[in-house]
Amino acid sequence: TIALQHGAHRTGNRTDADMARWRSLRFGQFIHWGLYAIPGGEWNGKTYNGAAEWIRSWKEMPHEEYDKLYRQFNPVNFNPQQWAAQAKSMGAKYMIITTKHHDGFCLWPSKYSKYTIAATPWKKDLLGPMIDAYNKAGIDVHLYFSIIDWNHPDYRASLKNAADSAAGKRFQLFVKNQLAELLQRYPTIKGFWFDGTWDDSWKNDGAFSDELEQYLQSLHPGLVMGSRLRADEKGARHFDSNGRLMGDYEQGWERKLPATIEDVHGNDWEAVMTVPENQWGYHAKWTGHVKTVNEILEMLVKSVSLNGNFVLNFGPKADGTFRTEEQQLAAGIGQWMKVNGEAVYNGTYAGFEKQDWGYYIRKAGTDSVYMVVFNIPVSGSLRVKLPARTELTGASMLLGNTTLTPEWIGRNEYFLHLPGKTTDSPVVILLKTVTGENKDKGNFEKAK
Ligand SMILES: Cc1ccc([C@@H]2N[C@@H](C)[C@@H](O)[C@H]2O)cc1
Repeated sequence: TIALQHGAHRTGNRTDADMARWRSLRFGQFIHWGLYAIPGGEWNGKTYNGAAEWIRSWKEMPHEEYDKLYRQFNPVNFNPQQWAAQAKSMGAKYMIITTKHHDGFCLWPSKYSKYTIAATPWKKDLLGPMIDAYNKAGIDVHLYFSIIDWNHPDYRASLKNAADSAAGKRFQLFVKNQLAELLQRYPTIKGFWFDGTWDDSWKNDGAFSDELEQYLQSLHPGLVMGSRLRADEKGARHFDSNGRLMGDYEQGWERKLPATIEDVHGNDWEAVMTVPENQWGYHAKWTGHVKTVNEILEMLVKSVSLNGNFVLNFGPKADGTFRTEEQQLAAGIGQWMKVNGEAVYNGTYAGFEKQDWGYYIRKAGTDSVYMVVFNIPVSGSLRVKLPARTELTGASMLLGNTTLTPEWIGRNEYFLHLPGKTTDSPVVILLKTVTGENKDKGNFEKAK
């Protein structure tokens, strides 16, 4: 291994209570909200086909036009209690809010910038009421913070000369001050979700990102921060030059999921997902595929089955309301979570061989293993293959608490016969298993 000062400082996952809490929540809501919701992907009668929150970079949108939008930001229909109630009914246990996206506009009245909510007709802090409402609803809040800041005069993508280096130093102090300010103003938040850390100016100063992470932990012990903040002193990101994960969880799964348990290398990880193919901020015209409730449920369940968290993104309109599609998704997901959420919360990789009908999820540290069935075979029979020395002693469908009698087919294999072959939402079955010596000798003897 290479001697590194600013690489990973820990091998293996964090084992403290704050990280265990993050891990147990499993299902989060991302919210991308800011000035980009005003144009909503359209400008002067033309439609921007990129991600709506990047419209300032569109050649058809003059920077000075975008930089005047704050004068009309006035979310008169913003109702944080309603936002939190929607997230709660959806079954989200944490929320990540964009405090400042790449455009540099701050949703809170930062004392380190003029480009904030204080300069808008709305004037008032948006983050405080949001964090209070979500916390009151029993939902943790994490703060998204973009290092890239297109508005700040000292932001440099790369440092080419002494003047750039001086600006870069001023900018690093600005970042440090804003983050400390956010922790001071919002002490109940549980973590930062960093973005915009790919430019050379950041990548080439691994020492700063390492010191920043340690500084934030010193201000707020237990803070959960993903792998995207850091670079090591050789410019390696997410994984240091020895291949070890930096930060508290792998944060690279954006609009994609790992395929197998091997893909996550035993690390904690989180996937963040858009409803349309690639829109985070509000876009008036969604094009391409819009995900359905069942597609999102499968991504959530697959993530948990592979020991990860899944975060679904919402992009509120400029007035503070949510579009119909997102309201309907939240309701549909919530309906399923009300009956089956126990298979998601505290869910972990079961250690069973993946079967075609869907996913196994083990309730952390227990013998309770859930089957979440997305593909019912035409036979209606689900093959349940257990690890060696494990016996299936019972099974019940969560919906209606229907008992299923396992049919033992030799060794460690059983069939479960579903009462019907059709369903319009995933079926969850709770397995009761016993392993090792405390099991019924009878079956085991037969299984030899
Ligand atoms: C190439 C690229 C840069 C930044 C992003 C940002 N990360 C997401 C979480 C959104 O904030 C998006 O704007 C996405 C793709």
